[in-house]
Parts: sequence; C-alpha cells; structure tokens
Amino acid sequence: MRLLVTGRDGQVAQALLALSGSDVDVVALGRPTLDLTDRASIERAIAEHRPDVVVNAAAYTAVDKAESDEAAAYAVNAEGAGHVAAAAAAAGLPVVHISTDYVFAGDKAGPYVESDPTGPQGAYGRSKLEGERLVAEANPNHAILRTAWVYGPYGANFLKTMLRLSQTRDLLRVVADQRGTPTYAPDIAEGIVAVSRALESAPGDASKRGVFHMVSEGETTWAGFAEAIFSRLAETSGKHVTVEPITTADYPTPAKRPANSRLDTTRFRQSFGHSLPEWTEGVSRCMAALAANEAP
Ligand SMILES: NC(=O)C1=CN([C@@H]2O[C@H](COP(=O)(O)OP(=O)(O)OC[C@H]3O[C@@H](n4cnc5c(N)ncnc54)[C@H](OP(=O)(O)O)[C@@H]3O)[C@@H](O)[C@H]2O)C=CC1
Ligand SMILES: Cc1cn([C@H]2C[C@H](O)[C@@H](COP(=O)(O)OP(=O)(O)O[C@H]3O[C@@H](C)C(=O)[C@@H](O)[C@H]3O)O2)c(=O)[nH]c1=O
Repeated sequence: MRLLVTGRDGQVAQALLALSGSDVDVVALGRPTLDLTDRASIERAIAEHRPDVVVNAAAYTAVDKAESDEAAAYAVNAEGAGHVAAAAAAAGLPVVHISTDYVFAGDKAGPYVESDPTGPQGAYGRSKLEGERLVAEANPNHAILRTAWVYGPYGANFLKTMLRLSQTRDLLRVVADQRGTPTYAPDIAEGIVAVSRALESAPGDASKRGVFHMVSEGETTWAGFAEAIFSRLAETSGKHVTVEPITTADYPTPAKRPANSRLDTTRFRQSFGHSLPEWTEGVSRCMAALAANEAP
C-alpha cells in the first residue's frame, strides 16, 4: 500500500515516513512541491506517485497566531483540506484527514463523542472544523481522525517546549484546568496506517467512513503532562524541575483553549480493531528517542 502524505516536515508526516518500508510505502511531500492552497500541485503529486490512499497531515497549526491570521489558517485548514479531498476523489482514492479536539467548546462534562455538537473557541478550531466539512463534502470516501495534544521527536510541540524551558528554569507554571490526552505522533502514524488499510480493503464499508476520535488512552492536564515529562527527565539526567499548577486565567493567550479536550475513542477502536497505547508510554518513548538523538 502506498500513502501520499501532505506536509513532509510535520510531526505526523515525519512519523509516517519513519514507518515506510516493505509493508507500507510512504511518500511525503511539502511546499513548494505540494501546496494545499494550490489544488493543481496536489493533482500532479497524485498523478506522479499513484498512491492507494491520500493522507492530509499538513495544516496551519499555530493556534495563537491564527487569531490574527485567520485567512491564512482558513486557506490551508479549510479550503486546502477540501482541495486534498477533491483531488483524491477525482483520482478515485480515499482520503484520511487529521483534525483536532479544538473543534469542541470544551464545556461538556465527559469525553466528547463524534456526534457531539462542535463549538470551536478560536480561529484555528474554526478553520479545522470547516476543513472537516469541506473534506466530507468533496469526498465521501473519507476518514476524518480527530486527535489531540500531539507531540513527538520531530517538529515543535509542548514536550519539546518544556524541555527547552527546563534548560534555564527550575520552576514552570503550567495550566492544570484543561484536560485532554497527549498523543504520541508515532502512535498516530500507526493508527493512520491501520485506517488506510481498512479504507483500501473495505471500499463500501460505511462503518469505516466518517469522523473518528483517535487519541492515546488515559487523560491528564497540561500540568500533568509536564510533570510526567519532568519525572522522566529527573530519572535520566538528575535534573529537577517543579511544575506549579495554575489556572487558564493565570496564563493568558490570544486563543482560548477548550477546558475539556477529552475524546471518546470507542467508535475508532470498534471500527478499526486498533487502539493507541496509554499516553504515559508515549512520553517515555519520546524522551528515550530524544535522548538517543533520533531526531533534531
Ligand atoms: N500539533 C498538535 O498538537 C495537533 C495537530 N492536529 C492536526 O494533526 C495534523 C498534523 O499536525 P502536526 O504534524 O502536529 O503539524 P506540524 O505543525 O508539525 O506540521 C504541519 C506541516 O504542514 C505543512 N504545511 C502548512 N501549510 C501548508 C501548505 N499550504 N501546503 C503544504 N504543507 C503545508 C507545514 O509545512 P511548512 O514547514 O512548510 O510550514 C508543516 O510541515 C494537522 O492536521 C493538525 O491540525 C490535531 C490535534 C493536535
Ligand atoms: C509553554 C506553556 C504553555 N502553557 C499552556 C498554554 C496552553 O493552555 C497549553 C498548551 O500550550 P501550547 O501552546 O503548547 O499548545 P497548543 O498550541 O494549544 O496545542 C494545540 O495545538 C493544536 C495544533 C491542536 O490541535 C491541539 O490539540 C493542541 O495540541 O499549555 C502553560 O500553562 N505554561 C507554559 O509554560
């Protein structure tokens, strides 16, 4: 099976590339070769590489910047995602599209299921929600995978920000009233491959089409995530960093984040017979990969 992945240098795209081997062939293309705002560039890539499934892992992910740059976020996350899905549809191919917990308002008491009403709190979430709509409209043969709090050895993410800040600080203030599930990019990549195989091998199966929540097992807060990172750092390097739990109000940001980002993964697990490991396992694996210098 060959996957054409948009966004070559992203966290998820890099994790997919790392899986490329005899079983799955991954071609990942980014700008300028493949630009989501240029549908013809996507069509050219499909014609040249002849994939079995197209995976849209490219996105405008600067959550705060999107507040003052909504048109740019919309061009990539909404219209661009629609272009990817339409180009795949024109070639008769399924599309796997990655979306986010930030499509929800975050005011539900329990974990969100796929059919819950959406209510994005910021420009990034709005653009991603519109992307979901345009993908579904352009290509019925789609799986939209909502994930959350992505981190990994490649690219920019919260775990790497914590490690960077710990080089100069012994105490970090981190919000403890936003709940969700950190999800390790290599586990997301495994999930995408499982979904892609299902789309390819079960062409008309509606149970494997639509929106799915795909995050690691378990849940925590950003402060809990930071504590897990620093407890492993202490084990491996002896460096101690204290996490001071604070409220969202204590950490003002341009974009409002959902207080509850928890996603119920039942539909994903039942439809694909696949689940992602506990979030704490990913933290250990990521720290080990970084310590072994497996990624920049
Ligand atoms: N990061 C997270 O915490 C979460 C991410 N997601 C979603 O998961 C997916 C993957 O995210 P992640 O791997 O973290 O993303 P990254 O921010 O690591 O990478 C995004 C990639 O998209 C590329 N890109 C941006 N604009 C375009 C464009 N116009 N054409 C082609 N490529 C473009 C960027 O390329 P360049 O280097 O050129 O800018 C970059 O390589 C996205 O859909 C995201 O919305 C969902 C939940 C959480
Ligand atoms: C760096 C830092 C952040 N925070 C808070 C701010 C925020 O509420 C939370 C996370 O901050 P970040 O800006 O790193 O993460 P953020 O960019 O909000 O992450 C989001 O990215 C997009 C792409 C998604 O789709 C989401 O699932 C989610 O992963 O942690 C602290 O409390 N203290 C700190 O020192």
